[in-house]
Amino acid sequence: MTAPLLIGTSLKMYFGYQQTLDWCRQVTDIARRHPAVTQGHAALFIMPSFPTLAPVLEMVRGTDIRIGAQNLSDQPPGAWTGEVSAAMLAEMGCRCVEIGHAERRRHFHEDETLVAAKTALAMTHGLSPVLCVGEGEEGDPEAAASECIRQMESALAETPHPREADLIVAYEPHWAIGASQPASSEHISAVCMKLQAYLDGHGGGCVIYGGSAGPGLLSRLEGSVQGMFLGRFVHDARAFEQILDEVMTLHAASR
Ligand SMILES: O=C(CO)COP(=O)(O)O
Repeated sequence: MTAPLLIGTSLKMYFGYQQTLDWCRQVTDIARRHPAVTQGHAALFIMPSFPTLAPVLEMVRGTDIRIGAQNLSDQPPGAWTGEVSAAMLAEMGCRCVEIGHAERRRHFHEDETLVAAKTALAMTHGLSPVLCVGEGEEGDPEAAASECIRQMESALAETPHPREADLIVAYEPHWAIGASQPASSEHISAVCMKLQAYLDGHGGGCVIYGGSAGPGLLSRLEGSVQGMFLGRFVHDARAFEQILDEVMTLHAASR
């Protein structure tokens, strides 16, 4: 059987506490009954805000939905006020963690040294990094792929081999995040296929696309990505279900 498509979402800081629980409940209910998930064609991950991690972990118990944090400290437990350690995330049952998102690079000045330290620490705690890479300005896919490969190499520079957790690379062109529409399908496919080829030759991992992604995009990408990293366009959980419907259609077409 081919590997499941990875369908994940970060809720960023959009929702309140109860709203997050309600949304996660809806998506969990969808996952429990949707054939794309129950038949193993889609694997899901959800990254809600820190205070909701514990109740959401409890909520998804008995499913294979991976829960992850949107950030982690690059330091071991200790005197780091306001930070959250990889050790605590792993202890709670988180299985993945977002690292290097464009918003953290831009607004919180996270540089490549920090991204590499966080990536290594996540891995050593068995947390799959959802490592976000992407070019700043819209341009040609060749240049975008080179820049993303450079960012991946830098991010993985501190990570011991073999890796202790699966690597998920989210290709998110900065200019396509928070936009009215995603990058063009041609651009996404060209870049993601290059990044996937790179990972296949460098310890493995899978490449998913994020940046104004929503229903319909996965079908247009014709198998050139391993999944999607979703944002605003699944705030209505029915959109999440539509994407799982697409996974089923793609699976049926590939048989
Ligand atoms: O950054 C993203 C996912 O983390 C994408 O967000 P949007 O889909 O809302 O642009």
